[in-house]
Amino acid sequence: MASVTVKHLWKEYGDQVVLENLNLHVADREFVTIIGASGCGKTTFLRMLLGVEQPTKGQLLIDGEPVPAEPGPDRGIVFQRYSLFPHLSVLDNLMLGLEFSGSRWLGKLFGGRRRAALEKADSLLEAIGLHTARDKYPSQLSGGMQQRLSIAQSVIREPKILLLDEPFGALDPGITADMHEIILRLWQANRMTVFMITHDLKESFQLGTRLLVFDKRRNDPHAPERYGATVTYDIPLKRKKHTMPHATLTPELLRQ
Ligand SMILES: Nc1ncnc2c1ncn2[C@@H]1O[C@H](COP(=O)(O)OP(=O)(O)OP(=O)(O)O)[C@@H](O)[C@H]1O
Repeated sequence: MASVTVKHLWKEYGDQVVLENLNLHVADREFVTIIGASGCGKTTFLRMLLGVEQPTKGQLLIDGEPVPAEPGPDRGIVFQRYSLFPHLSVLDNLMLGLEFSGSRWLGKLFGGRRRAALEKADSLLEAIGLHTARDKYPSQLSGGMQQRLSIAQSVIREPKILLLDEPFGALDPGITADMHEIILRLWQANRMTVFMITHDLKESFQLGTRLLVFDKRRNDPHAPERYGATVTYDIPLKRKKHTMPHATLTPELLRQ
């Protein structure tokens, strides 16, 4: 379960108002796509959901509780630029998250727990089509493969909320269709609530169950920092079930 409630939320940096009076309720398992002009506070909103930025005023709640003031395994994030460890293999990049959450102090798992983690990582690699690259290093992968691995890294700990900040913006348009299918399968299989920033309107309609447009309702040309953005359009998207790619990635597979 992961519903998100935003009540009278403001975010300011010094004299700059970035977000003003944001009010929103997002139900569990929605796929929210977010578009808006550059600099209007979309990433700031995701960073507050992640827990690395705090609201200046107002409330940001997950399942009715304030967002913890630090990232946790219940929230995963993927950025436009991959955040992989260059000196670790594909498999070890994936294992790292499981090892740290399973053994906080040693950062290593042993015996049956390590075997279970390895099986889980292998299942996920298979599901995203990277199993044949499990022993390669990030520099040996294409951009699309690196981004698939980043996505796998962010979902392996089964977050309730997945935050995607223009995850496909740097990729060749030819491979985004595959990436869309992977993200939709993971969303279905892992039962997550997704927030995805994109600059591609078509993509926002294709993937989302709901589209939010961030913009300023008022503007002072002499003091552009005086007013912040808010949600100016909140559009339910009726993506029909039959247009969803067939989910071959089952919850059972991810939970092995
Ligand atoms: N840590 C910070 N300190 C001061 N100002 C910041 C900080 N983080 C963001 N800002 C400012 O807040 C505003 C919103 O930034 P943000 O990155 O959220 O915009 P965005 O909508 O995601 O933009 P883009 O689409 O270009 O990525 C920008 O003017 C930015 O300079």
